[in-house]
Amino acid sequence: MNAPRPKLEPLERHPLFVPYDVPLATAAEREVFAADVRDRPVPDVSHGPILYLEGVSVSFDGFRALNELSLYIDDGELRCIIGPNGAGKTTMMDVITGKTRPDVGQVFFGQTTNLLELREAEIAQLGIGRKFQKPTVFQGHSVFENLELAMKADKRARTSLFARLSGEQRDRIAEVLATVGLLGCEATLAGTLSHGQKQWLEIGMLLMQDPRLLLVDEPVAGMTEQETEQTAALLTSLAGRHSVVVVEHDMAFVRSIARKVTVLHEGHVLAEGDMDAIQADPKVIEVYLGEGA
Ligand SMILES: Nc1ncnc2c1ncn2[C@@H]1O[C@H](COP(=O)(O)OP(=O)(O)OP(=O)(O)O)[C@@H](O)[C@H]1O
Repeated sequence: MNAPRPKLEPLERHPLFVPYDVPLATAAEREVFAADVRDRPVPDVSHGPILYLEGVSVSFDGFRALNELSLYIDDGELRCIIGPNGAGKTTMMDVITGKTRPDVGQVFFGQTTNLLELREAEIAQLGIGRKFQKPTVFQGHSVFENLELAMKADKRARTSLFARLSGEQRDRIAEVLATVGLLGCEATLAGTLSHGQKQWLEIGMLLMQDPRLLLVDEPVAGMTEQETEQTAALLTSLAGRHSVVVVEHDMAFVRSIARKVTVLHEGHVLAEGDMDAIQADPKVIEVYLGEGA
């Protein structure tokens, strides 16, 4: 308990960090976080989908990583995206989050927000969160502090780590701890968590910003069987309040969580449907499942 604390990692190195552009932390501003999440523009989902990709193509040196890709994710849906190596899954996530710009096509969040007009940070602030495969928690901070940092990495919060938390912010952290199964681990240094717990903590860090859409890249790679089952339960529980897009190679895991699966191949949708239909589809068997996945 009294062991010396490891040196703190610079906040600026964390992918969630958005540099503050104003001096920080007046008492009144401590309440800003919750208000900002509430006041964020709400995507128009009156037609069902929260995410529209239409005719999206991306070329790298003449090679088409995405080839007229069209994909629709319904509000509150949990969708799994599978596909062989090089199918374009990562490029698709990069296009949604603004990291890669398509040559042609349209990408809308709800019916009216054109993501191609926005920068990466602006897209994140709309409530689109991305979890990369490798966990990127602050190893030298406690679980609680990681969640606190994630809340405050939102530049609209305009507070520093050591500004006092409001009751509402503490409640939010407790709620997220319960959701990701880390209640009781608040004081544990993130660096000492198991691989699975680190992944859950990072999902919790995304949840601190209450995303409408969560993009999750290979969440169960390297997890034990029990951790995989807990992750399936976690992601399933998030659907509804959040829309969740999971890219995953582990077929048993996909079967355990997916209602609808999209198979990407050579930059476009090869097949879409429930897992039984996908696994029986001869095109899918030929290009993907036939490879022994
Ligand atoms: N920056 C880049 N420059 C050149 N080629 C790229 C670049 N990014 C991706 N590619 C190529 O585009 C294709 C699609 O890659 P992408 O990473 O999107 O596929 P993926 O489905 O995520 O594959 P994996 O399952 O292996 O992660 C691949 O052939 C890849 O080599």
